Amino acid sequence: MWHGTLRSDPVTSVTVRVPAKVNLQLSVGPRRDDGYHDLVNVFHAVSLFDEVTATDEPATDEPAATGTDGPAATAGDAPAAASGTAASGTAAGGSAACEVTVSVHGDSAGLVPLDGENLAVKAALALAARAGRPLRVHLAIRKAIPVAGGMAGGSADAAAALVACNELWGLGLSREELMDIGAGLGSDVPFALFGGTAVGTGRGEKLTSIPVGGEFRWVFALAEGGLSAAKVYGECDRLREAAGEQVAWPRADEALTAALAGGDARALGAALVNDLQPAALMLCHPLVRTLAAGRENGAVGALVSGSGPTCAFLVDSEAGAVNLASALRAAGVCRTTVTAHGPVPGAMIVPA
Ligand SMILES: C[C@](O)(CO)[C@H](O)COP(=O)(O)OP(=O)(O)OC[C@H]1O[C@@H](n2ccc(N)nc2=O)[C@H](O)[C@@H]1O
Ligand SMILES: Nc1ncnc2c1ncn2[C@@H]1O[C@H](COP(=O)(O)OP(=O)(O)OP(=O)(O)O)[C@@H](O)[C@H]1O
Repeated sequence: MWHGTLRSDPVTSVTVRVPAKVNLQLSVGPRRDDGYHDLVNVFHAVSLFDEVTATDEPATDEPAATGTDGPAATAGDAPAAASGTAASGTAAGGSAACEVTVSVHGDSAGLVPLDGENLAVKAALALAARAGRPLRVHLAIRKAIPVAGGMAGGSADAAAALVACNELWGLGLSREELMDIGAGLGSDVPFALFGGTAVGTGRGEKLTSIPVGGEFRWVFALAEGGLSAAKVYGECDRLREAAGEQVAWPRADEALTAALAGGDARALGAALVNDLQPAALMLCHPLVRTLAAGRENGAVGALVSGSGPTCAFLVDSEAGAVNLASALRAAGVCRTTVTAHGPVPGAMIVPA
């Protein structure tokens, strides 16, 4: 149901900052009839951000100018670079058409689709369909979250686009309503709106907040290429089948919940678990060395982030983060490193 809002000064541009995620526990149950897997998925939002700016401007037929913008706001140390172009996606939303254009900026902009396959474009179109009236928007995405890195970058952009367009178009939908729309776009989208630390059940879209008694510091080792979540889940099924494994129903890990509540990095490091990790390592062997280098250089916890190939290392001090990041780069086991902390809130409007 659309709830309209009255406004005297029309908004012409809204910027939303949205975090990446790491999965602290990713327990994967049996494959369901719809192809998805039931999960116990403990999401943790970290301070590595994309930004999406939604602007009420006419779509042009010409590609947008290639930009020289700096990187999106990030706590990380990835080098800056930029590129961008635009394409339009148009879809019928009920009886009303919506026009969406998109440009992407950042050092991995070239890896992001610029058509109706872009998850932020899909999100804007889904929201316009809900509003049921003709709407238009240009989405400018500043990417810092690695593409196809297992940190839910596309989902983050979809969540940011939902929040930004909801505000730009004055739709007045609640966060819960946006999360419902987001769940139709991808399993990770609702969490990018929810933020903090939360357990996701079902395919990861049913969220419950988890209390956290402190801040955790992370070093992420970004890889050269990407991995497809669908392929990694498929490989996980294949490995389990080959091993004749009886797949158990996933359960919440009490040691992990206690470590989070106590803000205890060492206990959390010992409890980190990712059932997709063997599959990600099978599809991307060099990650074995990356994880080993992290463990040898002071990480109190190490795992593949979600479907990978980003590796996540938990550290217990700021100095530990700096040392580990430089050791990983010196060892040549990653493309670059990013340091971040968590938990942080989900997609938020940046005040004008
Ligand atoms: C690996 C994670 O990132 C962990 O948070 C997510 O489970 C993946 O979330 P996502 O990329 O948003 O995934 P979706 O776009 O919903 O689904 C992509 C594909 O991943 C697989 N998939 C995803 C979620 C899930 N619970 N079971 C699955 O098997 C399915 O093959 C699906 O076709
Ligand atoms: N806005 C977007 N940003 C990045 N990738 C996008 C976007 N929209 C669509 N994609 C496509 O989605 C694919 C997966 O990208 P994404 O960065 O979301 O992966 P991921 O972080 O591994 O996802 P997850 O952790 O949710 O499984 C990319 O290869 C790209 O083709």
